[in-house]
Amino acid sequence: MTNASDVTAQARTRLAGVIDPELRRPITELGMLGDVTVTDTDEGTVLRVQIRLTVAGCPLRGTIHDDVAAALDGLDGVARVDVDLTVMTPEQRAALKDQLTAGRPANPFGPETLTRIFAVASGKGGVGKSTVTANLAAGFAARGYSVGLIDADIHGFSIPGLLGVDQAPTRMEGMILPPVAHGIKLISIGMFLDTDQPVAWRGPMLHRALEQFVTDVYWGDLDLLFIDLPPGTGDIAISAAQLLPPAELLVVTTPQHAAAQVAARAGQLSTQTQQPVAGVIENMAAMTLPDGTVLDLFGSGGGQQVSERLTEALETPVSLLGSVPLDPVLRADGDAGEPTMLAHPDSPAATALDQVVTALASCGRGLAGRRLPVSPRD
Ligand SMILES: Nc1ncnc2c1ncn2[C@@H]1O[C@H](COP(=O)(O)OP(=O)(O)OP(=O)(O)O)[C@@H](O)[C@H]1O
Repeated sequence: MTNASDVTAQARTRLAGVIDPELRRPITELGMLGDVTVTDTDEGTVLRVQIRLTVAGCPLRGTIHDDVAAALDGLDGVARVDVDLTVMTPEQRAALKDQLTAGRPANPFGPETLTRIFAVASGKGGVGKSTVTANLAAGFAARGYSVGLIDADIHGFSIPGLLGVDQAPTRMEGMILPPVAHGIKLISIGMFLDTDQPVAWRGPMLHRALEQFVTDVYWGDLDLLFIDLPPGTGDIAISAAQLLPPAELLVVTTPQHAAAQVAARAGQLSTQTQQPVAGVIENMAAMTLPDGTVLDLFGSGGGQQVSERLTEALETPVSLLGSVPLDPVLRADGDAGEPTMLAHPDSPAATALDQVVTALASCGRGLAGRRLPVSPRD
């Protein structure tokens, strides 16, 4: 006969290693583990484990079921494991919400935050800002950082597609649980819109939406948060600066001189918002064809030009963090919902993006554009 308390103890130990895919914490810490029973039957010992889902329509119920079953597979003396998915009671849900929000400020990304925040800006659309953002986030996540991403590009929300997410966020007790893809917690304005309708939101609505992403989304403890801003210097960029005061700007440009001038203007937004500029990323730079020919579709030098103009305007060094070549692999992976950093890490684009990740990881928070809190002595 199997010792029931031994089996139960072993099962609990193993279940402590099962991480909830949305909350990114062990299910045993979240009150998701219900009854664990061991019964001797004709076919042998049956272990029955009750798992309480946060909400009935939990989109990840299949994943949770499979993770629990895999964790309990091969337990000594157990002939069969039954995973019984139930739903938390309103009281259990309220207790979980309290546990998750206890001691956290309403805005977890205020001045005191330990999260490093990058707001990714570009002068104009189509320069690859979202592709770069998704890949940088994936690159950091692959290095073990805890990463969040807010897609605030209202008119061109492309991040869910780039990361292969079509799942809606789960709502629990007024909290929004963001889907997780490639290790990135992701929320997009596109997840809350009817995508067939053109978006005609005005500034205050956009501000409110972004505010909700900051305050109502359960982000947990993030090392890094990326925000994909709409192109240009519009309302959202100002709102992002207000809601996420420690954010640093990353400016994406193509090598084209005309694009660089516009990108430099977007970077100078930092003087208005007092955000530092972490650096410039040039995208769609020259690519080398298999026969050795160099194709510089968008010219060259734009990234360097933006870096110099911002260095001059902000009176502090703003470096060119990297130059990402035109690369059909980057485009194809984006269309397939796979960050190239993960799918083709040796491709020319991924190699350049990895250098940007290294540069950002190794430099501390920048001060360019930030007014220092000093007052003249008497
Ligand atoms: N280095 C690159 N090589 C090849 N294709 C690229 C590269 N960077 C981006 N692309 C492609 O260019 C297109 C535009 O990219 P993306 O949507 O990231 O731009 P964006 O600046 O975010 O645009 P918007 O702000 O208008 O949404 C996409 O099809 C993307 O796959």
